[in-house]
Amino acid sequence: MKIALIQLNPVIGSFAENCRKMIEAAEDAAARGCSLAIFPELAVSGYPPLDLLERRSFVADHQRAVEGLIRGLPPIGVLFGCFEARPERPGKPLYNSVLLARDGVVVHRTRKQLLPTYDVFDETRYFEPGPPGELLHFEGVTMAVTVCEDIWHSVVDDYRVQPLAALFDQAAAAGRSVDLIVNVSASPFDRGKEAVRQSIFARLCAQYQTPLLYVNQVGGQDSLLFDGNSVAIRADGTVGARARGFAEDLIVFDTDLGRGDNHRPEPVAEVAAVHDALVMGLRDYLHKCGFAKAVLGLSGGIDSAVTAALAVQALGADNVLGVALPSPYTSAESVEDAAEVARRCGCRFEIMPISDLFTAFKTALQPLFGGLPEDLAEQNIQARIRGNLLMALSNKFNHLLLTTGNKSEMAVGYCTLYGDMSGGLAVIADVPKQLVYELARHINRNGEIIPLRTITKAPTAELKPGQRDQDDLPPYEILDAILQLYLEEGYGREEIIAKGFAAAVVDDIVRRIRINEYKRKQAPLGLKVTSKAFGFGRRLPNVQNYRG
Ligand SMILES: Nc1ncnc2c1ncn2[C@@H]1O[C@H](COP(=O)(O)OP(=O)(O)OC[C@H]2O[C@@H]([n+]3cccc(C(=O)O)c3)[C@H](O)[C@@H]2O)[C@@H](O)[C@H]1O
Ligand SMILES: Nc1ncnc2c1ncn2[C@@H]1O[C@H](COP(=O)(O)OP(=O)(O)OP(=O)(O)O)[C@@H](O)[C@H]1O
Ligand SMILES: NC(=O)CC[C@H](N)C(=O)O
Repeated sequence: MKIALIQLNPVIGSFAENCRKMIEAAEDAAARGCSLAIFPELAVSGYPPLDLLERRSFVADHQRAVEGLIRGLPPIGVLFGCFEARPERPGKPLYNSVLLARDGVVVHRTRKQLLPTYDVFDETRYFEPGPPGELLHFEGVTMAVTVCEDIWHSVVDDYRVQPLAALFDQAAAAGRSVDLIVNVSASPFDRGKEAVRQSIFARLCAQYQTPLLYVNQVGGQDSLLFDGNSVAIRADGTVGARARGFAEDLIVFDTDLGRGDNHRPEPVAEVAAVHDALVMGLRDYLHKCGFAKAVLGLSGGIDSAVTAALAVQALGADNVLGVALPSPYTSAESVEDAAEVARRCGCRFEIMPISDLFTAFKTALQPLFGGLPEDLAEQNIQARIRGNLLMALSNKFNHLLLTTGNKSEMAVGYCTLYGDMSGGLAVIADVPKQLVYELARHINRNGEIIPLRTITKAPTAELKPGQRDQDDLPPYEILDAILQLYLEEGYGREEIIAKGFAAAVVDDIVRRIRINEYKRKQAPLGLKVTSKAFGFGRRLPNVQNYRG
């Protein structure tokens, strides 16, 4: 049997458009001789709809869309994710389901049993866990259908519910075998995710000696970046067909031949995947919000240069405006470097000096500041003047302001509220500084887009004479290593010190992370590319005094 694995990029709540694309893709699949087309989890609404699921009108409109979709599909089997009302009480009012539609009728349903409620996932807020599933028999093929998280724990022996194992037990009890494992997913990217998925697929195939079809959503949904990368794995664990990453795609897998389309034959390096994820996330965020153009401050430094290059990739060079805003402390080299970044990226470029405004601010404040020495207050005024001017450009020309802070700075609060934190989307807010450099080298792989001087010079905020990041922060290799252990891997102060880091440095970083929670709560949304990002997958009190 030929089966189409179809990864689409839905807009959450655009039921009509999402269904139109599903019908067109299913027609393509039928034209290519497929008997079955499979779409991702919650394909009709897009994933994750979050509290829209609590709106009665959203649920009713979605139900009408599902009914229209089923009527409009071509005469092949179509397996797709959608939610379903659950009238029984007590319990949550919805199931996260997968339906098989055929000739205008739903002939099978599977409900998600394991509802992820950790990190960025919050499914038990809306959904009731489904009852044990039934095997799906379709045109002589027996399938064990699961929904995303349902297979993530089936390799852990002591997990209380094992949806896949239960389906295999059911098959054994009926004296038949399972021909295919199907997993319908909306699984967001992070830089380690593909390896985790591969190990799950490998163990499942080894355990059950059964091929596995994995169909994943693609596209940016706020901070979550769904990579697609849908795949058909043979029983021996080798790849039979593979879709592209970070783009809509349709691949056909022939279960009899054990092979199909391979749209991504080469492995993709981690930095390339992060790059593609950010480009997709930036593009989708702006376009889905109705913006075509972006503006950003170009300092001549690495963060704004990488952000500009990503924006040009995502939106096209004509749709990106870089602005240099030199203050009295900005070196001539910085302005040259900013101009060079714009020239090499091909984006529009303007220079707006801020020295007069800076003087005007200081003059206005002079009666209150009196003879107090210049300090952080004056430094931050420069960042805020820039933020203000950039927001004025954003308002006047309908450009979204891109915020350029990286994860290392966001972690320790090395950024100014209402200053360089201004903006609508923080493109590299989840990219540690070391990875920003790797991205710059990746962007330059076929030629110098980011000027070499921007990559090699010491990072500086240039808010006071001679300022360098390294005077205020530990070296980025050390900062990033500690942040990785503390934020992503969950190690505490003692454990990090035991790994050989100086206690004073660890304490300082842990303290800075703690006292800057308030700042991150006010930061623009960032694109998630690591296993633990700031934002709604990491919820900490602003006021807390735990020092471990
Ligand atoms: N817990 C809390 N809850 C709510 N608000 C809190 C707070 N603690 C302080 N605040 C308030 O927050 C404000 C202090 O924050 P803020 O005004 O941002 O200023 P602050 O964090 O004190 O200073 C900004 C830092 O970022 C550095 N910087 C700035 C710009 C660019 C770069 C770069 O290289 O990219 C680095 C700069 O050198 C300096 O070290 C004050 O108004 C304070 O009262
Ligand atoms: N002279 C400037 N002209 C335009 N924008 C600036 C200027 N200085 C700072 N910015 C903006 O503020 C952000 C904060 O940059 P800053 O130079 O303070 O440190 P940074 O975090 O090392 O960033 P970068 O590597 O881009 O310089 C910059 O990325 C840029 O968007
Ligand atoms: N939609 C889901 O169930 C996602 C959870 C899953 N563990 C993932 O990230 O892939």
